[in-house]
Amino acid sequence: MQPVHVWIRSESRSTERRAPLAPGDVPLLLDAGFEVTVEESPQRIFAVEEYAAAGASVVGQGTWPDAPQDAYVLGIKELPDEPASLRHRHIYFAHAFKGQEGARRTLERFRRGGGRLLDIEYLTDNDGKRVVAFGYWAGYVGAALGVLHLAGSLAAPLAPTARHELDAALEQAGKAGTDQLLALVTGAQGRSGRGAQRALMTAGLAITRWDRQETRDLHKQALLGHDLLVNCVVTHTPTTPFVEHADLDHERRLRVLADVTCDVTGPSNMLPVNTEITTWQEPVRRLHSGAPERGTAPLEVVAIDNLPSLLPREASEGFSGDLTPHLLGLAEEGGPSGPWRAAGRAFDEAMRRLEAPEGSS
Ligand SMILES: NC(=O)c1ccc[n+]([C@@H]2O[C@H](COP(=O)([O-])OP(=O)(O)OC[C@H]3O[C@@H](n4cnc5c(N)ncnc54)[C@H](O)[C@@H]3O)[C@@H](O)[C@H]2O)c1
Repeated sequence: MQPVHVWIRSESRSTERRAPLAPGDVPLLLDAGFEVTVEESPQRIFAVEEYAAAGASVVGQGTWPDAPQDAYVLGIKELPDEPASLRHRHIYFAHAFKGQEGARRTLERFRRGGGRLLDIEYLTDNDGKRVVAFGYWAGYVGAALGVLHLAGSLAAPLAPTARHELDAALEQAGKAGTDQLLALVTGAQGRSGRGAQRALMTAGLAITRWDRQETRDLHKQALLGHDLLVNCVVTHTPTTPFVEHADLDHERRLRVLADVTCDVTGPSNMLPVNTEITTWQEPVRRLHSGAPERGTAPLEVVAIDNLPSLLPREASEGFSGDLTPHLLGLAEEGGPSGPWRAAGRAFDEAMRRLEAPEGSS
């Protein structure tokens, strides 16, 4: 059997420093008989020399269109606009299966070239749960930004940093008084909920942890009695939102919403007081000016939708650690393992929808 060939492409988005596979995990693939190729990339958080030292072959930036036909081309974010036809199997987050902007164009490129898209978001286990995600560090950074803003020490524009630097800033914020504040993490048992708690603990805030059970009968007054809400909930069923417009004029301590979920326009937005993301340039937006005479604080939101990119090394290492066992599953006897088959089915369904005549289901 031909060895499985994984080709790590460079990222086309200039601010994207993350990598889907860290150099430390390359030997695991090589030991299993894989071939690993990595493109040069000046922006990647890991130097290409680290991959070479781990045994990967190095090739020029953006050369994946010429990769051998059987290579799996692995990346994180979108492909560049060219070539117009995609003939390889691509593994990345394409955001192309739910009718998003540009989705049709992406899928048509695959149709033209006969390639396949194995979208990482659709790598799922038998229960339909995602097996690889950037959640933990998203929660960590999202909560950290909320704390730093409360401490008055959040500098904009935001820029990628390292964990030890963020930890030092959080400890400093704690010493400056945020350790007296109350934080609530919703979705506390999930990946990002756990990361959020880690950041809050570093700054010394008191943490209330809510997951499904604790929000079944939503205790609004208790929720509004926290200074910071870090929202890490994933839900697809209509649920009572956590903060609605009617809550804004209520007596409340709540001052900052750190919305890790960033489901700002979705039907399950748990924070409908906000309908827009914020950016690295302007990470904080004011939602309500407050009324001190009525004990109502101003309310602000941080809703950055690419949080893990702010901690590229840790996010890449964590992600790579989760992805590598599944990459090994590409070589399973009898064909790729279950999550890859699930991702393949999602692609096939998206292609069928693309080809279906307008108006048919
Ligand atoms: N902002 C970013 O940069 C970024 C990056 C990565 C992920 N995300 C997003 O963060 C979100 C969380 O991802 P995750 O990996 O932590 O998901 P997860 O599935 O690991 O965790 C979600 C948690 O929400 C809980 N939950 C569901 N409904 C609830 C309810 N009504 N009340 C309380 N808890 C409830 C679940 O039980 C689970 O513990 C996702 O929407 C994901 O897309 C954002």
